[in-house]
Parts: sequence; structure tokens; C-alpha cells
Amino acid sequence: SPIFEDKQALIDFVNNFSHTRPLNWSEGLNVCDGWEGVSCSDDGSRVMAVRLGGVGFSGPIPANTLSRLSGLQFLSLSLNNISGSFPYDELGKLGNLSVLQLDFNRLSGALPSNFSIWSNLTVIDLSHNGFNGSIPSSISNLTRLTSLNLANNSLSGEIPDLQLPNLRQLNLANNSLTGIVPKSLQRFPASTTFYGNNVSAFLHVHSPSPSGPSPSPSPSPRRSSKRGRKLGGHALMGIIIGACVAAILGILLLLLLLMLCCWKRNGKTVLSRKLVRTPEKGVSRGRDGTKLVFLDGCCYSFDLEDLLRASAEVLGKGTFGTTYKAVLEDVTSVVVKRLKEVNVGRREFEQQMELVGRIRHENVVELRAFYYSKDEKLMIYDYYTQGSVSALLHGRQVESRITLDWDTRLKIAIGAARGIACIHTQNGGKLVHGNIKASNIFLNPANYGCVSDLGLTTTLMNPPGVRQISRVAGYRAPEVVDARKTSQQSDVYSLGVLLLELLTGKSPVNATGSDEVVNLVRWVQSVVREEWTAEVFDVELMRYPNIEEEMVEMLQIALACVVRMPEQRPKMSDVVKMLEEIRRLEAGIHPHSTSKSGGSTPSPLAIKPQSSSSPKAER
Ligand SMILES: Nc1ncnc2c1ncn2[C@@H]1O[C@H](COP(=O)(O)OP(=O)(O)OP(=O)(O)O)[C@@H](O)[C@H]1O
Repeated sequence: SPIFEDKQALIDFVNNFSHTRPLNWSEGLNVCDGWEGVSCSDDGSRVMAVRLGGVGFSGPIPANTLSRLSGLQFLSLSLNNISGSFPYDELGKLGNLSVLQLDFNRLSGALPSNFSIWSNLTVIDLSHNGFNGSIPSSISNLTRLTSLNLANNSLSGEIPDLQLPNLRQLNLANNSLTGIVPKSLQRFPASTTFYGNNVSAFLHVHSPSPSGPSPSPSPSPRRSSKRGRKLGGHALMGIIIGACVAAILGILLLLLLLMLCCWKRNGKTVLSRKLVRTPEKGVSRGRDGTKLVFLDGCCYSFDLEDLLRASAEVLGKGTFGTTYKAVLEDVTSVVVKRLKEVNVGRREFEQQMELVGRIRHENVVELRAFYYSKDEKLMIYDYYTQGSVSALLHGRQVESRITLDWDTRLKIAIGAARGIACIHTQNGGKLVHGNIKASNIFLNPANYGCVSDLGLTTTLMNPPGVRQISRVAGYRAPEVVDARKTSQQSDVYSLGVLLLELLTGKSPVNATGSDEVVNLVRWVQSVVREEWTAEVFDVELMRYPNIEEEMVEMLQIALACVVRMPEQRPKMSDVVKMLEEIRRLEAGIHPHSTSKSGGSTPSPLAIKPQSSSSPKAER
């Protein structure tokens, strides 16, 4: 029967096409409703759609596989590493194709000259490949076409006159096209559709007698020339008065802010009041013979007394206790983490603190000091004024926030991965962070990510209650059912979630704290697989030009980190290398590498072939 033959064709396809993400295509499952990425006709007689985005396919599409799916209408293989020329032999027989998405692959060579064989096509997306040659004029015969995306290839020559009345979306940006945009396509906005080519978008800009309904070619110069006219006396007077009023208002506002600031400061209590409920108990004065233990190389000179006198403000309540910002009398600010429910005795606690405190790495937040008494266990860190990556990404206060542009996000990702890779080399290569999430990542002076809060999950603490578990749920690997059973592989998963958070701008943790936790990983996977990949990216990032490829590379790395099976995830040292690869061509921003991750083996994942001959790499 046809469905059996379709099934066999798919088996041949996947068995002959190497990929990094496993598919659940077992012969025992029903191909029509059990196989990932496959959909059938209503009567289950034919395979109609194959959607296998981001599976990590690499190499050319195997011969005599897809061509046998003669009922296929929808084919999406976006976001893989497929190479070779346009798979004409495989696709040329699929006359029913309506949607063809091969974007974000490594295909090259010319596009087929005869597109007419796919007369049912409504959507073509071949963007972000290495196609060259000219745009075939036979596309003009695809009268049903509504969307055509050929952006970010190396297409050259003139744009053919495409008489396609149904075409609603067109993107030819970032190719090497020349000549004049044909009239039939002038209805599309030049700034986005034809950007990054050598074409002149509007013929009438240069013609002596401008006419026709097309948008005004360059309204800005005219507007600016008006602005450039001499100012009249009244206008000048108005400006001076306006400036004076603005200055006075500014000074008043400054005074108000100062007053508010003083008032707030006075409203704070000293740390000792926050720590001890009854003055004669606990931490006060280190009465049980304990004192603040500073770790080697620490730069602070205060003692416990000073710390207890410092004014303190709650920064937040985390999984393992409450975190304060303490401002000492000499205005040094430090962060004091007050641990609750420590599970171990003094010796073990001190050993763990020494282990953590020994780590010196520019991408790990250094533990400066600690304190252990019967009633109080404290950890002291530097205060990071910019706040955590979580606050930077999702915080409401927009003033004084550094902008998380793409470069900064990339640096945060690289830094965090380097920090975790360093942690993974500690304690004989066995140390686990166990609590990677955006509120534990800060920015170091060079704006690289810097990892904090390590050494708590695995041994020291009682397992957090259900409520706390759900706090980290968004980052927690599926195999981690007990918060103490984290592993280096589950750290990789959590970093993958952090990467997705940087890419999408969406938090994996439900802000309202209700039970319904948004599953960022599943959401991204489904969008990548079934829809339009660009939809996953943070709209904030859309204003930076020419970064899609880098975003997609990071997306591929993130998806490799969050695969379900722990042993299929890359090692953290590999993740570092893959992230660094994203910017290998721009030596300018290439971070000074200090990673101590060492012992590096090549990545087992074919995320990105080393020998890239794709012309897009030069862009
Ligand atoms: N060194 C620091 N500098 C500035 N802010 C910090 C510092 N350490 C922690 N914070 C912030 O203080 C708040 C509370 O931190 P805390 O580590 O207690 O909780 P958390 O990160 O929300 O959860 P968890 O306990 O699971 O790590 C967080 O918003 C965190 O970003």
C-alpha cells in the first residue's frame, strides 16, 4: 500500500542521513500519528508533510528517498547542516509540493532553472544557504506563490520580472543582485526586501519627472532642509526659555532623587538585625568562637563586627536562603547569602567552601569569605551593580540598564559556558554547579557572563521543598527528579535553557509563580520544527543587522544542550568551543581566552563543520 511505501522511503531517508538529534521513528509506531515530524492525509493513506527542522542532518539529502513520497505537500528541513547542490533529483518528482523550506542549511550552487514543475508551491524559503547564480525567471510561473524568501545567499544578476499577484512576502536581502528592481516588485519595501544588494530600488528616483503612486523615494532630505532654515527671533527666544525651564526641572528632579535615596538608606536596618532574632543568640559577635573566614587573595579588610554593622537590604529569597546587599561604613558593598537548612557539620562545610573559594576564574563569581556558626551560615561575595542576567533581561527598571544587544548576549553565553567548564574541571573533574539559571549569572567587567552560587546543591543542603523545586523547574534537566542528583550533564541542559532565554528574551520560569510553568524548551523545539524559525528570536534583537546566522548557530548549540538523553548532550568544554566558533571570524570582539577547561576533545556533534566553504561566512 502507498503508506507502507512512504514509510519505507522515510526509513531509507533517515537511515542514510546522519543527524545529531534522535527521532522516535520506530517501526513499531504508527507512521501517521506516532512519528515525530510526519503528518498524513486524513485517511492515513499517504504522508503529506515532513517537518524536520533542527535535527542536525548533515551532508547531502540521500538519493532515492524523499522522491518516493509522491504525495508530499509540505517539506521543512530548516536549520540543519544539509549540504550539496539543490536537491533537484529528490524534489523534482514532488509535483504536489505546496510548502518548501530549506532555510538555514549549507546548500550551494545554482537554483533549478525550471521551477514550473512545482506549480502548487505557495511558500518557498531557501534563505541562509550558499546558493549562487541568478534567480530563475520560471518562478514567475508559480501563480499560487504567496511567500518567497531567498535572502542571505550569494545570488547575482538582475532580479527577474516576477508577475505574481498573490505574492505577499518577498525577501531577497543580502545577496549580490544588481540592476533595477522590476516594476512588478516595487510594491515591496526596499529597505527590507532588497537590502544588502547592489540594486536600485526605484527607477523614478533618478528619472527627471517623478510620477506614479510609489512611495516617496527619500522624504528625509527634504525634511532636513526645512529644519536647516534660519531660525526667527521668536523661535530663538522660545528655545532659550524652554532650555531654562528644562534645566530647573532637572535640578528639582535631582534633589528629589537625592532625598528619596537618603530616605531609603535611612530606612534600612543593619545586617545584624536581619540575621538574629534575639540579640543574645547566634551570629552576633561570633560568640561561639567563630569568625569570618576570608579566602586567599581576598581584597576586603572588614571583620565580622563591621559586617554586622553594615546597612542591609534584601536582594531576594532564593532556593537556599536569603541574599542581602550589605553596605559597610566605608561604602564597600558586598553580598551576604544567608543559608538555611545546611545539612552538614562545620568540617564538611568548611571543606566545601575552601573548594569553591579556590576557584579563580574571570567567569566565576568568587566567594570572598564565609561564616559558620551553629545558628548562621553565611557566604560573602562581591556586589554586582548591574544585577543578574535575569534582571537585565526581564527586569522592569529600564534606566541605567545596559542594553543586551547581540554582542553582549553572545559574551554572556561564552562567559557562562567558560565559567561552568572551569567548575567542571574542579574536584578531580567532578564538581557540579547544579543551579545554573539567569539569576545566578552576572556580568564581569568586560561584560562576559560570570557564574555565581555554586557548591550548594549537591552535598550541603537539605533538598529544597516542592515550591523551591518548581523555582528551578524551567532550567532543570528532565532526568533530575531530586535536586541533589544534578550532574555535569544536567548543568549542560540548564546552560542550554539559558542560551534559549538569551535568544528568545523569554523567561523559562513563570514570573507569577503559579503551577503552570511555561516550558521554554518545548516551545522553541515546536516553533523550530513546525513554524517559522525566526519567530523564536527576541524582537529586541531584530534591529541589529546581519546577526541571524549567529543567532541560528547559537540556537543549534542550545538545542543540542537540551536534548532529552543526558549522554547525547555535548560536554561543557565542547559547548565553549562551539560558542566561541560563532565569532571566529571577527577577531575584533574575540574574547581573550582564559578558559581553564583544558583536555579538550573535538566536539562529537556535527553542529558546524570546521571547514566551512560557505560564502556566507564572509559576511
Ligand atoms: N553578587 C551579587 N550581586 C548582585 N546581586 C546578587 C548577587 N548574588 C545574588 N544576587 C541577586 O540576589 C537575588 C537573590 O539571590 P539568590 O541567589 O538568593 O536567589 P536566586 O538566584 O533567585 O535563587 P537560588 O537561590 O536558587 O540561586 C537574585 O536576584 C540575585 O540575582
